Amino acid sequence: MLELDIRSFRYAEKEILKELSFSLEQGEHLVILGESGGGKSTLLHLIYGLLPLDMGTVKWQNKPLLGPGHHLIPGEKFIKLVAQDFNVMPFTSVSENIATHLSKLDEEADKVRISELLKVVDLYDYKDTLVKNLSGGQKQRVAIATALANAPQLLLLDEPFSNIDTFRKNSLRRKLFNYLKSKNISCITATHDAEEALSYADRILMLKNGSLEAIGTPEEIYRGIATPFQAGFFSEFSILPKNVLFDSDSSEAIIVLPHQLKPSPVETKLKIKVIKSYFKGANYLIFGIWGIVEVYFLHPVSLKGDETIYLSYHENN
Ligand SMILES: Nc1ncnc2c1ncn2[C@@H]1O[C@H](COP(=O)(O)OP(=O)(O)OP(=O)(O)O)[C@@H](O)[C@H]1O
Repeated sequence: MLELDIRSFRYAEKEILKELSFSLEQGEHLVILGESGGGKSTLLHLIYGLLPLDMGTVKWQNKPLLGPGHHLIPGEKFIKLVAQDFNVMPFTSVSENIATHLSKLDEEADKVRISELLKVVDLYDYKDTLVKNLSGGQKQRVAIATALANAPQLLLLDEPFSNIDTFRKNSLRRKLFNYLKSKNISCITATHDAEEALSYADRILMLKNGSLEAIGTPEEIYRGIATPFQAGFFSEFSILPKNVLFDSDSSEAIIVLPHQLKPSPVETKLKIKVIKSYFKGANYLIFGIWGIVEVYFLHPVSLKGDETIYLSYHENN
């Protein structure tokens, strides 16, 4: 089990992470969701042991990890980090890149292992290709396979699918995260892709200005969205008073996601003037105004600008 307790971490004068504590069970997948520049990579580098943590502790199986000052080569052996500048050897083949991380004691066993990993990252057909001749996304997949070669106990993935097209990304994510579960490998993924976090995390940790904004299962995080910062990861949103949405004495404004507003066949307090419809495939995202307040909702067909429509609120839909 990983236990992390960061009081503060600074690069020179600038505090990047503060008051951040969490633990991770063996086999668990935690997704760190945060804005660009929010400290996600720094957090992974601290866990891996590339950066010194003077004000805080990182423990693995109850033992403190001592950081770069205590190792000749920084980084813990049982942890693998796939960094954004994925470290691959360009002038050797895909298979050789993976093989360098294997024991080389049993050639047959290594071959089987290489094939298994190539299938996880969908690169079997490229096993003899030189890495320099691969695309950015393919190199990223080689980096993931090499990180898995020596069966780490904890895998740290920094924006692991940033160079990979949507078509391949979906199948790769399913294969990779299923593989990690089947081998009981713990994983921490840093991303700003909320859809990825919802689909593949056991728990999500939202990071805001280097501090913990929220932590919980994907359902808890999504159903608990309470601030514009949190909502902003997932979709457009509206901020509307309770007494307009439902029977309430309160004029307090709350966050409303597009799918929570539906066209109403009867008049409601929420009469919207349509501004624009955006095609989203399965439906349209409609942007409208209620007075001067921006409102976003989903609709099965496109609506014309200046059209008016009544909406009703459905909290759990
Ligand atoms: N070596 C460094 N020295 C000084 N400042 C740094 C260093 N590395 C990162 N920073 C700063 O620390 C902050 C956090 O950076 P970090 O790379 O951890 O963010 P991130 O959430 O991973 O961002 P992204 O999603 O864009 O990769 C940024 O403001 C960055 O400029």
